[in-house]
Order: sequence, then structure tokens, then C-alpha cells
Amino acid sequence: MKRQDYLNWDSYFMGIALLSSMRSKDPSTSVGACIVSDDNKILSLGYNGMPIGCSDDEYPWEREGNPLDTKYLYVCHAELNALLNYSGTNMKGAKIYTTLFPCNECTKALIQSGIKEVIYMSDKYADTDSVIASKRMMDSAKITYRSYQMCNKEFTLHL
Ligand SMILES: Nc1nc(=O)n([C@H]2C[C@H](O)[C@@H](COP(=O)(O)O)O2)cc1CO
Ligand SMILES: [Zn+2]
Repeated sequence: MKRQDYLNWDSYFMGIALLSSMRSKDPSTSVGACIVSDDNKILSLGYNGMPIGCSDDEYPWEREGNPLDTKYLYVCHAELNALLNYSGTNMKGAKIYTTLFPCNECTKALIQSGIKEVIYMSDKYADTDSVIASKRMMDSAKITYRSYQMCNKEFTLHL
């Protein structure tokens, strides 16, 4: 008889998004994203980080202060990185698993890329204008979004 406690698709892809987030250098919020085709093939991965050539050690990770001295003007979001890391040609009908609900800027790019479904783990910025705008655009563009349902499996990876 086959194993019974295998990971379902959602947990498999969210698990990979979560593992990707562990590459982030952001001290307050690590985000990971995994783009998956409609037939469950992984197309791309990303996490939030500084653009190529902009050193993690030289650019700021601060949240407050002079805008030029905070991370916000520089950091590339996990979802955008996942879109940009894709080297293929067809993302139509794909879904994105992300550990944090996409911002309005990433949402524009997700729409234009043909993403049709967003599965998110945290929605901790749900009250912000950015996320309200994201949901408005997703509704208009007929992108569905749903909260990831925990499967309550806990395990340690010995790496
Ligand atoms: N959907 C998102 N994907 C992301 O990759 N990010 C990144 C940008 C920052 O590096 C970090 C948020 O930092 P903080 O404001 O929680 O300290 O997460 C943020 C959001 C929120 O919309
Ligand atoms: Zn974003």
C-alpha cells in the first residue's frame, strides 16, 4: 500500500516557498514565492533581496529613517524575483505560492504575466492600501486568491 502521509500539492509548493524565504537577508520579514504551472510543475522561485550588484552588506535593512537609508527603495520582492527568475516563455494560467500576500506593485506584474491564482500564507499587511489595491486589481483581473490551509505537519530538515 502507498505511503499515507505524503505532502499534498499545496503543502509541497508552500513548503518550497518557505524554504526559499530562508535565503532572505531581511531581518524583519523573509518572503518566499514559488510559481507553479496549471499542471503542477515548478516554473520559478524567488525571495526578497537586494538587486544583483547591490550588496546585501552595503545596502540598508532598516525599516525607518531617511527613505534613502531604509530597505524599501531598494529591495526586490519575492514575487517579483520569482517572475523575473523565470526563463521560459509561458506563464499563462500559472499560480503563485507566496508566504506573504503580494503588494500592489507585484500584483500588477503578476497580472501582466498571466498568473491566475495566488495562494498565500500570511496576510499581515491586509489593512494597508497596498494590499487593498492588490485585491481590487486581482478581483478585476479575475485572479483568485486563497489562504493556504496548514496541513499541520511539522518536521525538521537536517541540512
Ligand atoms: N508581498 C511582499 N513580498 C515581499 O517580498 N516583501 C518584502 C519587502 C521587504 O523586504 C519585506 C517587508 O519588510 P517589513 O516592512 O515587514 O519590515 O518583505 C514585502 C511584501 C509585502 O507586500
Ligand atoms: Zn511586492
